[in-house]
Formats: sequence, C-alpha cells, structure tokens
Amino acid sequence: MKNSFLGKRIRGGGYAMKGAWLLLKHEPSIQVQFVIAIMVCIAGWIFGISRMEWILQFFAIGLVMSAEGLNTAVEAMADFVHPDFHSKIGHIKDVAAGAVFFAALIAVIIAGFIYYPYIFGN
Ligand SMILES: Nc1ncnc2c1ncn2[C@@H]1O[C@H](COP(=O)(O)OP(=O)(O)OP(=O)(O)O)[C@@H](O)[C@H]1O
Repeated sequence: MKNSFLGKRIRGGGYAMKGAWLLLKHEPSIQVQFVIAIMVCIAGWIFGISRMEWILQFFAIGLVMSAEGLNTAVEAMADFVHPDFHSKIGHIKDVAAGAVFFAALIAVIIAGFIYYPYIFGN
C-alpha cells in the first residue's frame, strides 16, 4: 500500500495539507487573505447571495490564495537559491507578485459584480 499508486497519492495529499497549514500558520499575506475570505463569506451569508455567486466567490478566494501560496514558494526558493541581492532575483519576485496582483484584481472585480446590486440596487 505504502508505495502503491494510491498510497503515493494519499501521501501527496498529506504533504499538500501540511503545506496549506504552514502557509496559514507562518505567512502574514496568506493570513490576511484568509481573514478577508472569512469576511466575504460572512457578507455572502448576510446578503443571501445566490448559489452561482457563492461558486464565483469561492473561485475568487481559491484563485487569490493559490496565487499567493505559489508566490510565497517562489520567494522562498529565490531566497534559498540566491540569498544575496541580485537584479534577477528582484525580477523573479516582482513577476511572481504580479501574478498575485492579477488574481486579486479579478477577485475585486468579481466581488464588485456580486455585491454592487445588493448594496446599491440594480
Ligand atoms: N534578493 C533580492 N534581490 C533583488 N531584489 C530583491 C531581493 N529580494 C527582494 N527584492 C525586491 O523586493 C521586493 C520584495 O521582496 P520580498 O517580497 O522578498 O520582500 P519582503 O517584502 O521583505 O517579503 P516578505 O515580507 O514577504 O518576506 C521584490 O519584489 C523585489 O523587487
């Protein structure tokens, strides 16, 4: 079982959950986004958003937290591979942060589409 196809997949899932827990425990940017995710879920519950709006909201939350998690991994990798200041490292980190910016921008646009009608009417 241990080295079977299924055993490896289950172990991989365990490592992934450990990684998610490490992100939540140690990374301030992920912690902030997690709190924002809880707040928008409370907003969704208060405004009684539709099933499709919940799906879009969870998609946006997943998109931002995934991008931020990968950005954190890229930053850690860059610091490990080259701890000193280097313009290439700066470029790599800026590009990884840019990916988070795209995800966050899309999330804000989705939030606007969902909540604008509930707050300001159609
Ligand atoms: N080793 C480096 N060489 C060149 N530029 C760097 C380097 N480290 C960081 N930078 C620049 O600083 C920006 C911020 O980097 P980074 O996110 O690692 O710093 P930080 O804000 O201290 O990170 P965190 O608080 O998430 O640990 C990068 O996007 C990059 O422009």
